[in-house]
Amino acid sequence: MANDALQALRKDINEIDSELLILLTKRRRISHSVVEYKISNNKPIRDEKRELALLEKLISYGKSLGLDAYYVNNVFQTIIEDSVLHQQAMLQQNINPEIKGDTNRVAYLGGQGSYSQLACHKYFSRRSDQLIELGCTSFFEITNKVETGQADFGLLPIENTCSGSINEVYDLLQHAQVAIVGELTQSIEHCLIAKGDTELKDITKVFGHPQPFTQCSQFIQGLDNIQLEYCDSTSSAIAKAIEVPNSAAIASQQAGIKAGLEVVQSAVANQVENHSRFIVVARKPMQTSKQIPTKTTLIMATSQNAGSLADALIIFKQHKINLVKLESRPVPGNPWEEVFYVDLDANLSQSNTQQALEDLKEVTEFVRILGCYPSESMKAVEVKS
Ligand SMILES: O=C(O)C(=O)C[C@]1(C(=O)O)C=C[C@@H](O)C=C1
Repeated sequence: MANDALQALRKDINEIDSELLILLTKRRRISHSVVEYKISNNKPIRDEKRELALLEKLISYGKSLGLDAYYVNNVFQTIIEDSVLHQQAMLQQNINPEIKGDTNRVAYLGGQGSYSQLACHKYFSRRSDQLIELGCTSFFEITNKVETGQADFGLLPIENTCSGSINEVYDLLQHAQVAIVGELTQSIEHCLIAKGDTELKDITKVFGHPQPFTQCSQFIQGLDNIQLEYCDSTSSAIAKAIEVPNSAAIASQQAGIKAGLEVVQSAVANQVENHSRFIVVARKPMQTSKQIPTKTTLIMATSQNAGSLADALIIFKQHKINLVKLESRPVPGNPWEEVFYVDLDANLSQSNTQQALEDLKEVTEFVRILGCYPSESMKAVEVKS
């Protein structure tokens, strides 16, 4: 095929892609109008029956056009998820009018190209306010900026599907005067990136944040004679890889390309499916509508007596509350004492949650609510093919 013909076909593809984007924007606008109806009529945001009917219809129509069911399902699950998360954000802004300013100052780890920046853009793109980014060099700086009012929100990674819980963040939450007001998951695709034409055999040094190093431990162990250097964020690892000859960084492809670097090796994480869950914190707690799935996170300490943790946990069962995560961390200065972090599928405005918390106080040494916030775990509706 002549080059001209290829260019002409690519022009056609570009035009179709632009049309798709315009249609997606139109669809999102309609979804925004739907939420206004749901707010006025007190309807739940998610309507799984409608989603199922829509997906079945689209899959069947797609089949008639020669499109694979799996492909159509994936594309539309993503579109519907975006629609639901936008609607949730609008609903939250509606019931918490105090957070509806002109700007959102958001503190996160790193700068240009950090995974936290990607997560920040993803989460705050659902809000109409202008985003002001405050890149930080530590998790402590993030909570401190929120506590002192220099930032409206802070974004903290709390767990990763490869490396587990991020203890430093859990420990910070023990004392930070912040409330959890949101969560989001961000897929993480680690690559080894370096300046153009660098080959793996030329690399003598790899820069990275400790978390990505843990998540890519198997790849790193397979590298001979390479020195690892820890950085306070992925964006500083990228800056180092630009500055130091024969070096590379562990970062996302997106971040590497933005910084003018190239991918030496992609998919270097221990597991192909690698996701991080982030929490969004603010100075004051927010209300979460009953129209959306909600999580409540609390911290508690039980006595050192046999069965005291079991006594606390049974309360959630008695009140029919699903416990989604339990994490324990040592209490600084009190060897062998632990505090427990509990994530519940629960809304603080529901009477069974309030009663459970009252009962919990009776059997624990202390309980503190860290936040009640919209849950982002959107279970996709199951379409039978
Ligand atoms: O139809 C609705 O109720 C919508 O809010 C729209 C929509 C969608 O984007 O298609 C979004 C959320 C619901 O779970 C179902 C469908």
